[in-house]
Amino acid sequence: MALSLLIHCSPTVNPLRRSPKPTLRRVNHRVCVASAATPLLQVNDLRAKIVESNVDILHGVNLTVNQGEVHAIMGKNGSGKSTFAKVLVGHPDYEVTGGSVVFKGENLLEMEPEERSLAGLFMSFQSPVEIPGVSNDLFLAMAYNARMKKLGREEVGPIEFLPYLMEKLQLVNMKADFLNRNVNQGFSGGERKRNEILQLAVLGADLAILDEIDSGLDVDALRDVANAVNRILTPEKSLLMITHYRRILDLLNPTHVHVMDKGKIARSGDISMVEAIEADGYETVSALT
Ligand SMILES: Nc1ncnc2c1ncn2[C@@H]1O[C@H](COP(=O)(O)OP(=O)(O)OP(=O)(O)O)[C@@H](O)[C@H]1O
Repeated sequence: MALSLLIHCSPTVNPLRRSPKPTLRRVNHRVCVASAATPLLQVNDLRAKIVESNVDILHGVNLTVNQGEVHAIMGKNGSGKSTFAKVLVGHPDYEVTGGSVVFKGENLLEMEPEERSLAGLFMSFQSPVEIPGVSNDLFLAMAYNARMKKLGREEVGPIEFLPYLMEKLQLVNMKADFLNRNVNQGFSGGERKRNEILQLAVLGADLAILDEIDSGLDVDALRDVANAVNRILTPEKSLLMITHYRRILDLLNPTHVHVMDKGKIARSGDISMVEAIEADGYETVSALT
């Protein structure tokens, strides 16, 4: 994975934008600071194709995510969920052919992947890649310091970084041995997923996109990962997760659930929609649209 996709820094400040007065609201036991005026992410009629084959995959996705909300996207295999997530972070395999995406008031589609990350987007991929020859701790330190540099702050040395890193390691319930190993090399599927959450904990994000973070996790690992995500989430942070399973939804309490079908969000609702999906499958839910 390109380092640039992982580097993230705090929100860039647009002096031309007046910040709306925040209001407090409660979402699934979490008190959220909500901006009534500006959604965190506003996706309108987003269309995209695969660059190599020219095949259209996204056929007009609409989605609004506000600060502090937890959104889950479900849907049949091949319905376009991962493509949507990858288009949001600027994956080079896809070309946007229509629509708009506004993130924190800025045109996300005009930003390079690194800028999206710096603007506060983080994505954990369905299949996190290995980075041979780069140890996990070095990688995290480099990514963290790149963020500091972009923020105009002083970079931190190993003595300062290590306690910060150990605290995050504890949050994810990972053993310190993983820090000396090359990024994801030889990691089991579950260890890779945990490592993604460690990266999120170290780098932070205003909107974290987790693509099937629950796949391949045993019950204990799933609980650890969900607990870590819950601790990372603050009232200002938002989460967009892609999943096929209810277990993680019960742990992360989504405020919104969406079903994607044929490259569009076909239906949106709350957690109760998951019961209908589990009982009757996606056909029934799609038929309601
Ligand atoms: N880079 C690519 N090259 C070729 N086909 C692709 C590429 N990316 C996506 N596709 C195709 O686009 C469709 C949507 O894929 P996507 O991975 O977005 O689905 P998904 O909803 O995430 O599926 P799943 O639930 O199985 O993970 C699939 O038919 C897939 O084969």
